[in-house]
Amino acid sequence: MPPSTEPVLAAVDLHKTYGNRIFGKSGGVHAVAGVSLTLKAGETLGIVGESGCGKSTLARMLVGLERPDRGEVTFHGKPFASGRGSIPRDVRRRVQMVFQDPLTSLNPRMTVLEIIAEPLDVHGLAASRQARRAKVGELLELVGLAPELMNRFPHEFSGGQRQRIGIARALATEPEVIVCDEPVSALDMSVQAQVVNLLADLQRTLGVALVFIAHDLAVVRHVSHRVGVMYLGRMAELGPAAEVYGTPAHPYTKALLSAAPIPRPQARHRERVILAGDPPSPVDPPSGCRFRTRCHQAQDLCAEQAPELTGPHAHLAACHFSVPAA
Ligand SMILES: Nc1ncnc2c1ncn2[C@@H]1O[C@H](COP(=O)(O)OP(=O)(O)OP(=O)(O)O)[C@@H](O)[C@H]1O
Repeated sequence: MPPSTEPVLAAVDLHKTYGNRIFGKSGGVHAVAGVSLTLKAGETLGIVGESGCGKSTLARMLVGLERPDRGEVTFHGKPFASGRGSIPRDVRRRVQMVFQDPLTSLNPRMTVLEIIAEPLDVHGLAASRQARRAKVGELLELVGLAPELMNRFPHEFSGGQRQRIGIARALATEPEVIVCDEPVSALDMSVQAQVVNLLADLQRTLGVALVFIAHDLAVVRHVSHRVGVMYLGRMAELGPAAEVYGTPAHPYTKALLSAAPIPRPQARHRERVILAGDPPSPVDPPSGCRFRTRCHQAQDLCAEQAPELTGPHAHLAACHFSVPAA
């Protein structure tokens, strides 16, 4: 299903700092520092970035598992993730999450039937025991597993099969949005593509919107309509996947792409940008542009002023000197 224009989920200026009770008001780990995004119905938004850049924290805030310190998340225009109130029932039902490691996210003492039926029970979606079993069987088929396997336990499955079970559980409540936090990074390379393709198929056939988080640019490329590149708690670049990969505008994206073995037919010449060292600590991020300490283009202005995420049309970059790659 092609993405519609209506945002089903939106994040506005999300901030999350851990440990500021210990370190004081401006101290702590600035995990997410001003991220805004929209997700249209039926769209897949890929989010990539190095380890520790705040992807999981963002994911947890998008589904209401974590509250932002500042900013809000809206579902069909209604804010739900600010303040102390409980997450509304329609959000808990319609916004689901698939976790990185299916071994730890699935209760080892529950059968697959119990695992997948739990959200059906919570939301009162099965009228009888038979209907419950039938629904679990359908969900297993939808993710490519035989319904006969429903009485087995998670340890009896391979990593890829367990992630399929996690996806079936997320689908049980007929969600409009699934936030997938590194859904394939704990899996063998050989099964990663199968699970990515399954998610892409489900997105197309069910029209569910996906946020697909990965540290690997190559993984999200083919499934994403748009891609956001995060760096140290902020969005460095956000735009249509073909443009972000074909003509990246932020020096960080250019560096990630020049290091990745991804064919870029649009690129006329391949610019080599070396990304030196590790990202700075989110406890004490650089002033101004957070990428400036690793950026070969950095100038005085970059230390003084944080660049806004702006750009022509839908292709945005947070860089004072951004020039789309040729
Ligand atoms: N509960 C927490 N308490 C304290 N610090 C945290 C907590 N959760 C995350 N952090 C810190 O916040 C920063 C962002 O972490 P997060 O897990 O969101 O990043 P990530 O991009 O998902 O990384 P990874 O790919 O390694 O999971 C990191 O420095 C991390 O150590």
